Amino acid sequence: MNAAEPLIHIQDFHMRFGAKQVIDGLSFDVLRGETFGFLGSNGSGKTTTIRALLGIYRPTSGTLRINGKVFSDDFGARLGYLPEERGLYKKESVRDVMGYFGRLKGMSKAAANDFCRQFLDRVDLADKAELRVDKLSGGEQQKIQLGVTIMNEPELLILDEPTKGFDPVNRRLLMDIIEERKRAGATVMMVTHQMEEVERLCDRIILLKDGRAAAYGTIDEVQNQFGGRTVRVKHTGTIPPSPSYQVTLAETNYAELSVDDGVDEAQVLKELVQAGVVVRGFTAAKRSLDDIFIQVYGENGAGPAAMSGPAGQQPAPAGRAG
Ligand SMILES: Nc1ncnc2c1ncn2[C@@H]1O[C@H](COP(=O)(O)OP(=O)(O)OP(=O)(O)O)[C@@H](O)[C@H]1O
Repeated sequence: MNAAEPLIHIQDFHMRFGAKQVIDGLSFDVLRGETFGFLGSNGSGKTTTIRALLGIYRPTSGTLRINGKVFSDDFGARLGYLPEERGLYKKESVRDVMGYFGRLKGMSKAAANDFCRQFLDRVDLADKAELRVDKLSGGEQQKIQLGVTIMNEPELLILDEPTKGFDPVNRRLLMDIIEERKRAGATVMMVTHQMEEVERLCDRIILLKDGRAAAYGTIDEVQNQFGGRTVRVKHTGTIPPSPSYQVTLAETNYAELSVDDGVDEAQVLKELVQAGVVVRGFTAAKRSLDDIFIQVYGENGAGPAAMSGPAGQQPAPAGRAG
């Protein structure tokens, strides 16, 4: 297999359940060594796509390949899959469960034990190694499941909402662990609804809408595609409505405004000051992914250039790949 070939290749994928067309001509690639964000609103078909890619669902039509082939067991040991539905053997101890999966993934007993010790230490569960899995909290069980997913250092990680249900401290810890795998050369395809994770980890993204790509490319490319900028304002006083901007986030003393391409940020600042707002901080940046997500999926949402078909739009590999 040519190393320049994408590790995952999906072309003109359709999936129907009865009369319901969930995926309608979806095409995208995941390149070797990149972290790819698979994004979309609830029910847009992300898990369905992953299941079809891994042979759990049979696609209605289309091409779905990993490393140039339909997924089969011979790639199994090189894949770490964290499914949306979590599940471990709950009546066994944490150490036994991790040891069992380690052997299943072809690790020696010593290597699995070493990993287990180091990982539990890292995720602050060292004192729970002998506990039955069902005595752990939901978040703690999820940590173990992520550990099991990465324990044999697979070259491809497919993670379906890996940080779902975690508090901010543990979410950051899990992102650190995923980022380490990425730095070690793993290809990561992850589903997440957390845009801060996407901005931190992902080289390229796809936004799935109506069964196809509403946006696809590097984060910069997607931001450029949607245009506009976000202005972040630290302030005292009330931000008034204005045709120059839309308030997309309003908290006490902090707001984010979405500014159209034709409007100058200095004009926005002037308007705020004239309206009596005390501005203590003012920064302009490209439109946030949160904002883009809301535009695509919000009421009447539609991207500026919703991609009409599978062809063409295959951006060059992202420069930020780690
Ligand atoms: N086996 C199935 N039979 C019938 N419909 C299904 C089946 N699997 C998924 N669907 C439907 O396909 C649609 C997409 O579901 P899917 O779980 O792929 O969405 P998702 O993007 O992963 O959503 P979420 O972000 O909420 O996890 C949903 O409407 C779901 O009801």
